[in-house]
Amino acid sequence: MSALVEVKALDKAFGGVHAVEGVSFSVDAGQVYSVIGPNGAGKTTLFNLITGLYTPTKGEIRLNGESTSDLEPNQLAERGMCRTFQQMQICMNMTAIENVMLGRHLKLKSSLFTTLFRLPALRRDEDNARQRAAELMEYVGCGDYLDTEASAMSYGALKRLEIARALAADPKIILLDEPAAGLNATETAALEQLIRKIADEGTTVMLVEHDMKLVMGISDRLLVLNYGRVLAEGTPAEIRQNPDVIAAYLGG
Ligand SMILES: Nc1ncnc2c1ncn2[C@@H]1O[C@H](COP(=O)(O)OP(=O)(O)OP(=O)(O)O)[C@@H](O)[C@H]1O
Repeated sequence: MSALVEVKALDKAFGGVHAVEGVSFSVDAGQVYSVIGPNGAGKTTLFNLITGLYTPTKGEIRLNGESTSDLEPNQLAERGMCRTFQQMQICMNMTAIENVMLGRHLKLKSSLFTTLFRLPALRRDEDNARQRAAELMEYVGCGDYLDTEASAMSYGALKRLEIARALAADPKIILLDEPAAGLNATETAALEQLIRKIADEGTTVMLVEHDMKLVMGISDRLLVLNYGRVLAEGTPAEIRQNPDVIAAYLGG
């Protein structure tokens, strides 16, 4: 069986800066796969490459065996890859549930014609999307906020809302960029449970995260980046004992 995501000899340079250099790894379906490394190691650049925001300078990315180099982020989302951002992408002047429904728009089959004439097919799609969005909000623990304007929600609730929005397109894989940043210990524990639940139900999860306790507890495998290159790859137990990782993190 081939991997869900396969990255081969990936390079991304910005002028003279090699943000990602010669990176290869693969993620199997059902895994929680984390990318860690110091600030500036290339983690977010790697996510931006995988999700189609950046074009690689060199190398290859495959999703389910298909090369993604010519695909835009929305085409990747159609193929089952969704993400959240370090800087949340929530529309603050919309309600919580409207934000989640936005994440579902890829799945809505209504044509411009049905939209213009408000035909029953559109109403049905909208009703289904709202129903599904409400279920997802319940699932991530935001069930009390359906019609709350996003601007009135706490930071922790907004982070979960963003996950619900990414899940709304029924992804096979969801990429979370620093989901625990800014969360307190209780919120982080709830996030850990949520990620576990998502993975246990069959959605593959990729994480960029600085919270080592969270990452070590939850990941099946980890990729450690340093100055854009792979420093180590393996299970949490392997990574903890890796002398290169220890040296990089403890400063020699
Ligand atoms: N759009 C860009 N233009 C120029 N340089 C960039 C760009 N994006 C990233 N870089 C550089 O590439 C390197 C890797 O950055 P990146 O943001 O991917 O690291 P990171 O591991 O995600 O860091 P952090 O943990 O701080 O988010 C850094 O040296 C950064 O300055």
